[in-house]
Amino acid sequence: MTDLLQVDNLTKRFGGLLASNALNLRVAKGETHALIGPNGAGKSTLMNQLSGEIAPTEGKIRFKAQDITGLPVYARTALGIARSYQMTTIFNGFSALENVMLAVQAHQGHSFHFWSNARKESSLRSPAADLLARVGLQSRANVLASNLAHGEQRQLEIAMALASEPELLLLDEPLAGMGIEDSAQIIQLLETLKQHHTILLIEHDMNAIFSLADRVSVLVYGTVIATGTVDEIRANAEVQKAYLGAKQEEKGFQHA
Ligand SMILES: Nc1ncnc2c1ncn2[C@@H]1O[C@H](COP(=O)(O)OP(=O)(O)OP(=O)(O)O)[C@@H](O)[C@H]1O
Repeated sequence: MTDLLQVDNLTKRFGGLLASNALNLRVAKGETHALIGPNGAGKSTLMNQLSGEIAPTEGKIRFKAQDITGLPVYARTALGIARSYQMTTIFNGFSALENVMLAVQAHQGHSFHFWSNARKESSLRSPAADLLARVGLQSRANVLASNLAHGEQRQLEIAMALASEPELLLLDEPLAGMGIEDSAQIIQLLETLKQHHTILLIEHDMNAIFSLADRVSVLVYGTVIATGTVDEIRANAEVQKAYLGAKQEEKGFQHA
């Protein structure tokens, strides 16, 4: 399988702290790759460097064999990388459809003006409606974003990330703060998305990882200590020692 994303020797220092420490990672085209690791292991810092929000201290990031280490966020988006955030990025005072229309507009290369003429609006409405349908929110198009349920807001964020037609989706804890029902709905959505996108996913919910991930990388102290299938990771003694350890039962690693 071809590697879509190659990360070599990635190092990020925050003062004396090495949040990424000579980190190596490969994400193959078409796979869903989960990143797990204890709190503070450096998962979000890695995502921030992949999306271009923060610059590494050292190392190289390549996407489709192109060195993107020095590129800003918008240039990476144009190449096919999109991120859905752990923190909400939606406009609460706009409807679900209008939020996605803004995302489509941003992708179409217009600056972030709010629309002013009807013709342009109709050219945004139809792709935005399609994107809402792709995440299962078609019946909620005209609901104000602030009135959407928590799970629906995450669906909306994913629709907005899809507006740039990404090849690689970076998802930072898409199930954070969700109840069982909402989680199940998002897992189902991700099952569909993984058929068309390569996904790099930070997630603490092990059940989601079991059902979604083709491969898992374990991050500890800013370094990937193991990469493999779910079964390989479960059987890895170093992973058990460094991360899973006493939490195994609780996290469901033995029963899945
Ligand atoms: N902007 C920053 N300035 C200084 N230190 C930072 C900054 N961002 C992150 N860190 C530190 O870097 C380390 C890695 O943090 P990061 O948020 O990447 O971990 P994480 O694996 O995503 O954790 P969690 O699972 O809790 O979200 C932590 O010790 C954190 O305090």
